[in-house]
Order: sequence, then structure tokens, then C-alpha cells
Amino acid sequence: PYKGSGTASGEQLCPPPLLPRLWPGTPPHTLLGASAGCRCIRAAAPVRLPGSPLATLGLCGFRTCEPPPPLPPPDPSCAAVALRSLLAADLRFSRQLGVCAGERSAWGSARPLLRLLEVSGHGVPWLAGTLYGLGRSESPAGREVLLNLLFALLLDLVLVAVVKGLVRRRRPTHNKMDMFVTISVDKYSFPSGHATRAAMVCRFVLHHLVLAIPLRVLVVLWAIIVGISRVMLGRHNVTDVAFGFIMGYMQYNVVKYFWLSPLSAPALFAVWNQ
Ligand SMILES: CC(C)=CCC/C(C)=C/CC/C(C)=C/CC/C(C)=C/COP(=O)(O)O
Repeated sequence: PYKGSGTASGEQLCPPPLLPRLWPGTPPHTLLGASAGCRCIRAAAPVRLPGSPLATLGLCGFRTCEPPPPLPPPDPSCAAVALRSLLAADLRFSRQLGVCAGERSAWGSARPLLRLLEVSGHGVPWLAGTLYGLGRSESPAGREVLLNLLFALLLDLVLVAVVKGLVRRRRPTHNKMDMFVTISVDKYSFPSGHATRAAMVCRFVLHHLVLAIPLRVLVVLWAIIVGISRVMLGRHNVTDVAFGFIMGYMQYNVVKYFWLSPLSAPALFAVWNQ
């Protein structure tokens, strides 16, 4: 039995027979203070309230109340069903592709090589290399490019951390958490920070470095292989990497838009021009 909110005596105000006509379709006992799901068992004579011919109230006792009926299961929309199927397929497919997730996995012997690729796309070497280059660079054009690369790398770290913190998708269960230097949000997997960085750096390098065609091809291949290796190592699901590539590609547009130059940020460049 379910207890309703009646008065101390077990009596509850409920409308007289006239009121249902004012609110057609509404059960009278739900109108004036009775708990939802409680049935008015015994209606007493209506009491006319002074001042209005319609303002009459009745008393009813409800000793037994029924629990509210269970809510019907939510009707899943097409989009929700499609998303759920995509995620299920993603998990299944990513697990199959995680052939280097451990030393004993199918391609476990290739794991050291993929871990080297992991370091090649990691934030620390890229930040360290860029800072080192900035310190050594003697040409204003080189410093401008490196300063913007530093800005791009920091922007990437912040944006990835924000999205990981918002989405909070756990890394695949087959991932061994033996990654090279991580920060707290790196326990989450969406999006892949390596994929965002690889895509962004790839666009950056192709735009700002004069490279022979074979080297340009190599840069693109490196970015793609870094992304694929994330899934093979078991660090990520395919959708983490796919979204990471898209996000990194778009991040470069942000860098281009806010390009730092002696004109747009004179204070930054004044440091070197003294
Ligand atoms: C190197 C210099 C000069 C400063 C380093 C500053 C610093 C500690 C920056 C943090 C770099 C860092 C830990 C980046 C995280 C990279 C990472 C593990 C990303 C996760 O990639 P994912 O593909 O697994 O999502």
C-alpha cells in the first residue's frame, strides 16, 4: 500500500461533481490536493464556499492509494537507435583491431614499434621541440611559424582536455594504461589527442614548411599511421580517432584565423626584436 498525503484524519479535499465539467477529462481527486494515484473512495456532501456559486468543495476519504502506474519505456527515436548501433559496432570493431593491445595479443611483437609512434605524436616532444626551435631560431619568419606552432599545440591540449572532460568516454577495456606521460583527463578516450595533434600538425607543416613531395607524403602517412596505431594499441575506439582527425583538422583553421604576427601581436615579437 502506498500512503497518500491526506489530512491527519485521513480526509482529503476533493472537488464536488460540478467541477469535473470545468476541467473535462481530469479526475476530480487529482485536482485539489490529493496525491497522484490516490483514489477518492468516499465523497462527502459538497461544502459551498462563501462568495462564489462554483467554489464548492467536497471531502473524500482515501484510505487506500495505488502506486502510480510504471512509466511506459521511452520510445527510442531512430537517431538514438542508430547511435547505439554505431557505438556497439565501434566497440566490436575496435576490439578486433586492437591486435597490439598487449604483448600476448595477435600482433603483440609490433607493440614496441607502435609505442614509438605513440611518442612521435605525443604532446611533450612536440612542445619541447617547438620551444627548443624557438630558442635557437634566428630568422623572424621561422620564429613566427614556431610561435604559432606552440600556440597550436597548447590550444590542442586545452580543447582535447575540455572535450574529454565533457564526454568522459572510458578507454577500451582491453587498453593497458602504460602510456607515456599523461594528464588526468587522459583516462578518457574521446577524442584521441594523438589524432587531433597529428591532423593539426600535419596541416600546419604542409602549409608552412617547404618540403619535397615525398616528404609531404610522409607527413600525411605519419598522421594516418599515428591514428591507426591508437586503435591497434587498444588505446582508442575507431570513433575516438575519426573524431580526433576531424577536430584536429578544424583546429588548424582556428590557428590560421588567430595567426600571431608582428602586426597582430607586436608585444610577443618585440621580445626578439630588441
Ligand atoms: C615539454 C615541455 C616544454 C613542457 C611540457 C608541458 C607539459 C607537461 C605538457 C603536457 C603534455 C601532455 C602530458 C600531453 C598529453 C598527451 C597525451 C597523453 C594525450 C593523450 O592522447 P590520446 O591519443 O591517448 O588521447
